Amino acid sequence: MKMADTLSERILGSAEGTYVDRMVDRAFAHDGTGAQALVAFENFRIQNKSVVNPEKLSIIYDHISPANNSVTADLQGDLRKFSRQNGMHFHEVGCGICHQIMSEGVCLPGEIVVGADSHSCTLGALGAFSTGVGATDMAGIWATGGTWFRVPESISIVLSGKLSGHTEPKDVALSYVKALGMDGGTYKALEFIGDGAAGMPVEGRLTLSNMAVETGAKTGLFYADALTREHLITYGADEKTISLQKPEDCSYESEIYLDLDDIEPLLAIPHRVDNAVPVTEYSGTQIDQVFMGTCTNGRFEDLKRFAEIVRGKKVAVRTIVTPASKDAYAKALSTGVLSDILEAGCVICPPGCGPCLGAHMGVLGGGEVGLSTANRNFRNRMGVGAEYYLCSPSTAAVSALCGEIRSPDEWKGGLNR
Ligand SMILES: CC(C)[C@H](C(=O)O)[C@@H](O)C(=O)O
Ligand code: SF4
Repeated sequence: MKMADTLSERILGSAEGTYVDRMVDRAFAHDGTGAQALVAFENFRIQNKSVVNPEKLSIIYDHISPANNSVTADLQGDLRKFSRQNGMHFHEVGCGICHQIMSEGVCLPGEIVVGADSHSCTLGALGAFSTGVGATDMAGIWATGGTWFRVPESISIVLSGKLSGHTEPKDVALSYVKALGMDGGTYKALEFIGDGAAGMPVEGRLTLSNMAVETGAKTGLFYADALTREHLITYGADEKTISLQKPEDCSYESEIYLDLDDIEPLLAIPHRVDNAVPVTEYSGTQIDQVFMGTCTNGRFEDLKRFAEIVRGKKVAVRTIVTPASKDAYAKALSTGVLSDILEAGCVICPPGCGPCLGAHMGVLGGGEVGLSTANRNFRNRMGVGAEYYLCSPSTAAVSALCGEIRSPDEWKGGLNR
């Protein structure tokens, strides 16, 4: 019996392994790659090409936002002018991280989405085929409205069971990255299926899809369902435009099975994302800084979980908290989550990438040790000579209070120290 097509095959409309040219439904770039794409686009301008379908294009200022020096400010000024002159959607400094903005009612199930950033796989959580390209390819999309794809083979990540205790979607993400390894998904699509995937809230799905690229994968897809619809409608998406995908049995190149009940809080130790170990193995490791935020874990629900742990207490180490978007910031403000975080002694930064890329606002010094809710702990990324451990918001919160790495499983409103 012929198995059903994978989600990637259905959305791209061709069999795995084939090459296709497709117009894109959405494309976005940020202040970093957008500025580079603008340089590349000059070549198309010389050929008298103008921007095609600007209503499908977005420029989002998140990476070095607000600008840190006059070189950055000049580059951002040029791109700001270009995007406005050409009628693209422009998201100013303070709006938040591109992937989060696109997940807030913009990107829809079944769409072909391309971002000039490797974590564009995040939008797979909404049932879109969403992947990252380089700046030159983005310039090509501006000039033609489309691009080429090789339809990827798919690996299924079959999730069963339910998250309990202090285990969070981030711990599941670190588990599957460990299982696949940092190149185990190269040029594949991941499909998250099974009861555990269907039962996972959209915020958690976004965390899982976000880390697909850490295995080398092109995207990480969930089937859109009633939860997806609810999420999109909350953000004001037009109900009529939301198409839901029906789950079917597909034939996958390989399968990974994870029981959510068996996963415990994890830590990716320096300097690889697939170096995941139980947090308890590193309990007591001294840290100099905690960073809570990013496109992996800077959403309102993440901030809320963090705040629930630090509320009424004081952090023992400098702690930088950066909401992923203006919407997440506003919700955290109106619900008291931000004041709990502020009163606990944390620094709250404007929505955006913050120190994730090591560009500004929280870069570590040589020999310093950081704990972060981000998706990458590559050597020198967040500070030359620094070490970074990756974890969930709850692990970050408990560790911030202790000034050392501690598992939330050791936390019962206080730690036996
Ligand atoms: C700066 C940008 C090109 C980069 C990416 O594509 O991922 C960044 O967002 C990152 O997380 O390393
Ligand atoms: S938050 Fe970090 S990982 Fe996400 S897009 Fe920004 S720099 Fe990249």
